[in-house]
Amino acid sequence: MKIAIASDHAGFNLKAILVQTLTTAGHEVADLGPDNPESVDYPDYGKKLADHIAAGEAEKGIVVCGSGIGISIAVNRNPACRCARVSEPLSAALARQHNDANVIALGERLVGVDMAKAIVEAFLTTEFEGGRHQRRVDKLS
Ligand SMILES: O=C(CO)[C@H](O)[C@H](O)[C@H](O)COP(=O)(O)O
Repeated sequence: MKIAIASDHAGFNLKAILVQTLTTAGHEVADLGPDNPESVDYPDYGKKLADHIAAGEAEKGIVVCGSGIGISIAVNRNPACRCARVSEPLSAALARQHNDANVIALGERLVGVDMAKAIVEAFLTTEFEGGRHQRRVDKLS
């Protein structure tokens, strides 16, 4: 699967770990930065990832900041994106099943590495259920 990933400085370390995990698992990963842990602003990288998704260059996206909050707000300003900030796998699965989320946001300062990997696995392997949920997702746009 084509997956885009981006972070701010506070999500840089978790981003690097997830890039390696996803690449090893055979995914085509576009790392949209940053490429070093110097302080940056999450709206810039949230927008960069959202633009990438909107252009159809990746099917799914993952963003990471300190809490996951700021960067999720930034991504959701693009109508092509439905970004869910999640901190455990059940929410990630529900975000797919009910909301057809195409991006998840993680907080490196709040979620451990093993939990983050489990969240990403749930996000990538759970299908949208459609049906009544499609009507509701359609109303979002
Ligand atoms: O946007 C955030 C909070 O909603 C992110 O957690 C940022 O990563 C955080 O605000 C960065 O804080 P810092 O003190 O500049 O490292």
